[in-house]
Amino acid sequence: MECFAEGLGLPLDTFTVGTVSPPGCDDSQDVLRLLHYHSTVGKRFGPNFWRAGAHADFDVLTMREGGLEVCPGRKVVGDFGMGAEWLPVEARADRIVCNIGDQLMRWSDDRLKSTYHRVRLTENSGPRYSMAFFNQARTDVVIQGPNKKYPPIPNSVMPDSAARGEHTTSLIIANVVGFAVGVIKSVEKSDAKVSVEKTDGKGGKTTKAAERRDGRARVR
Ligand SMILES: O=C(O)CCC(=O)C(=O)O
Ligand SMILES: [Fe+2]
Repeated sequence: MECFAEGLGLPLDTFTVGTVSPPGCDDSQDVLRLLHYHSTVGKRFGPNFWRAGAHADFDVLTMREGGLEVCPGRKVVGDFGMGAEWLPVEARADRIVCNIGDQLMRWSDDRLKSTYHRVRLTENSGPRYSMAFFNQARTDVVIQGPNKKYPPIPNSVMPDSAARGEHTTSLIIANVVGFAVGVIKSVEKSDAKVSVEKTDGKGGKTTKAAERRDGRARVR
């Protein structure tokens, strides 16, 4: 956390003081989540089922052991990573994967981008176990970047502040509405391709198969 602060030109303890409660102080919002995804053996799913759909975490930094896919460098609001390049991050016992969350993105005036990630649903695979530690801002910490790009977000100090509402709304848009728009766009794109029909040169339609963007042929 100190490296992030140093890189941003902030006091070194900005994120450590901002996220780690001192002894005896009960204002931590950190979460350790133990996840169990059920086995998919013998079950059938459609193409758009995910163990965890594309999203960015709400926190400052998430640490987990891998086994997911990341889409680095995307902005939170936008095309929502649909059709973008996803990179697998393998689970390895000797590595911890750190994902930047939306709070750190805001705290850095958007210089550090929160990481889109998702977990594939692989058919006929056993259960998946994952352990993620979500490092979050303490309840009374004010989140504002060094260049004051956005108004400060107080946590419990002013829970109804407009900035907090605006930030939450933008996250909901990015994670829910943005996702829905992304799905619609992707369906539109694939439908546009699929509806291309070849003719036999005599006015008749012969082929109703079209190449989809993912390379698989679909025949109607
Ligand atoms: O299962 C995982 O490792 C990812 C879960 C996740 O992204 C989340 O809980 O925010
Ligand atoms: Fe996540």
